[in-house]
Amino acid sequence: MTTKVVPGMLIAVPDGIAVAREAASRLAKLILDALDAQGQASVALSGGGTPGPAYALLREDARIDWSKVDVFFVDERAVPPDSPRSNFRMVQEALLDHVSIPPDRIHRMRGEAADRGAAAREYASQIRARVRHAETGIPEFDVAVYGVGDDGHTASLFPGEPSVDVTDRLVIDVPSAAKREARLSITVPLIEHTRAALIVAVGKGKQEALERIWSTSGDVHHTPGRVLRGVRGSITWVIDKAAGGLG
Ligand SMILES: O=C1O[C@H](COP(=O)(O)O)[C@@H](O)[C@H](O)[C@H]1O
Repeated sequence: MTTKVVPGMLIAVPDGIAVAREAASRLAKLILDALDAQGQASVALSGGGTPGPAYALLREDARIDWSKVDVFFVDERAVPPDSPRSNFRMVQEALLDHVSIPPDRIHRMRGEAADRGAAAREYASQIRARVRHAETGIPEFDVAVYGVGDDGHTASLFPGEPSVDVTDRLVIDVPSAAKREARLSITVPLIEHTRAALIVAVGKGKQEALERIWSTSGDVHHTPGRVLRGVRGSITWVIDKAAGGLG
């Protein structure tokens, strides 16, 4: 029998619309808390389909002074920024185009770069330069939104791939595989150094992956989302009932 322990706080709401509302309101509070405490905030955002509606609601929150927020990305596909598959484009259309954020506060991953290794190194340098470092010497995002793929991936750390073992770099080039394009992704040390992680999941397709992540035993190579268990700061899961297997 597998034992399940959800690390952090679990909020299960009826459906995707409620997830968007709950995630937007919690994200706003986490950003406002960081702004209150430090006068600025670093925020790393995931792409995919799930968090877009929450980002679109977040833009309506007039309390956030975006001129003091640095926005980073958790991962990016090897596509130009105007591609419909670009995580940057999704975040831009849902949020960044609608708030007053200076361009130099938006830190896009250059997924389209011919030399993705160089793009990964440049991105790591940007993070090192702009994000406060923890006592370990590793930068620590104030807030990060993570997603979970149906296959158990998070960021662009995919099952059966060695990217989950990388500890000597903050950002890596993830080579293409059978069913997907190459990516750039932050790595486990950076994920673990998150002060407040908000994890969103919607739909029955996520149920099995969440079960594997929440199980007290399991392998990060099979289920890379298990690395989220190692987040040093707070963890909040905002999911719908279908993802949680609750109806
Ligand atoms: O490919 C990706 O997938 C994950 C999960 O996305 P979802 O739409 O299934 O929730 C996402 O977190 C990541 O940023 C994205 O590149």
